[in-house]
Amino acid sequence: MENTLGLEIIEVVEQAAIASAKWMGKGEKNTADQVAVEAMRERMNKIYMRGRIVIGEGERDDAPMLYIGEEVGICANPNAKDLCNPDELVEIDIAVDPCEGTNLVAYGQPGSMAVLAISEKGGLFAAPDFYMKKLAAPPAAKGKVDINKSATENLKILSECLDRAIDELVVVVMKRERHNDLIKEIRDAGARVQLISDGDVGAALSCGFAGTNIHALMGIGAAPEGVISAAAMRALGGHFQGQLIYDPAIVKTGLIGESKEANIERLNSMGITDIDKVYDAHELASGETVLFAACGITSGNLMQGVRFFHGGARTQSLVISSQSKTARFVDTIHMVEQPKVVQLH
Ligand SMILES: O=C(COP(=O)(O)O)[C@@H](O)[C@H](O)[C@H](O)[C@H](O)COP(=O)(O)O
Ligand SMILES: [Mn+2]
Ligand SMILES: [Mn+2]
Repeated sequence: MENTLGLEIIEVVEQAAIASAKWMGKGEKNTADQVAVEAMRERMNKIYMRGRIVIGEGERDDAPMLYIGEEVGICANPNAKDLCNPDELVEIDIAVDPCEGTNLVAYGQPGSMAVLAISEKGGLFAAPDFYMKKLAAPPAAKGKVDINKSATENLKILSECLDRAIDELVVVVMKRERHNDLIKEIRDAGARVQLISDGDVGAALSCGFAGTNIHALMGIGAAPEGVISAAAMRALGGHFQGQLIYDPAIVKTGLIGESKEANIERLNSMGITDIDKVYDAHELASGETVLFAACGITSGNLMQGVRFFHGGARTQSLVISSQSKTARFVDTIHMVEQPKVVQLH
């Protein structure tokens, strides 16, 4: 699956990031999101593949593009047999977040990125538009930390696995009211907390690489982003666990339906009966081959954001493959018009 697809998907996330970055700092999150969706879809539809979106835009709001179930790629066309070779006709599943951190883009804050994950058909958990409790940690702590344990216990385990004192650990937590107790517990245990307003995919990803000074992600974010994070950590060998959250009283936002009972019914109707199951990265991204790609929109821990110059732009992307066991950082200069100069820095 990987061969040329690995290269093509770099351009998919690059195009989404460039489109969105044009709206950086303009205070218009919906536009920053919409242009990323359009650019991602347009580039995706030029690839010789037969893709199906399993995680996409707005499960509930009838999104017109990159909606769940949409077929993408040249080989999804009815006459695909005349256009594509047998390899390209194999169905693949795709999870996308063309603009992860729309607020971050709109307000010119760090850490936004265009992201996607790809696997064989059935290889990515089709997470409902619910919340997810998440625990991400570096490869050295894989299978040792546990979302069922308290933050205090996990920090002790992390400290042993990473050979660091607890006060040398940094945990990323989303700044939300629901996390007040968690934040207090982490601080009381002696670790330091990095609060983020948005963008927990980037935070999970940062745990996978030593040198980012991020050692764990704890707390509750969105479930679709959880699957994308799991795909990255699966391909990278880091730790990721997720548990669906269906009780509105826990998240305190009311974004997941009126009542716990109605949410349970909705989960059951989607075939999810073990509603409290803890999923690990291999269950959320279970395919034999998992590919993850991201391109910075605004600069973050791992990638610089899009930098425009007259006639072009420069991007930094990351592609992680479970097949070739590579995490490839790609630095690209895009010559959109005939630039007067090809800007290096
Ligand atoms: O920050 C996020 C927003 O994603 P997007 O809408 O694509 O810009 C995600 O990283 C979070 O995982 C998640 O969507 C968020 O925690 C759920 O929203 P909230 O109710 O504000 O916590
Ligand atoms: Mn997102
Ligand atoms: Mn998004």
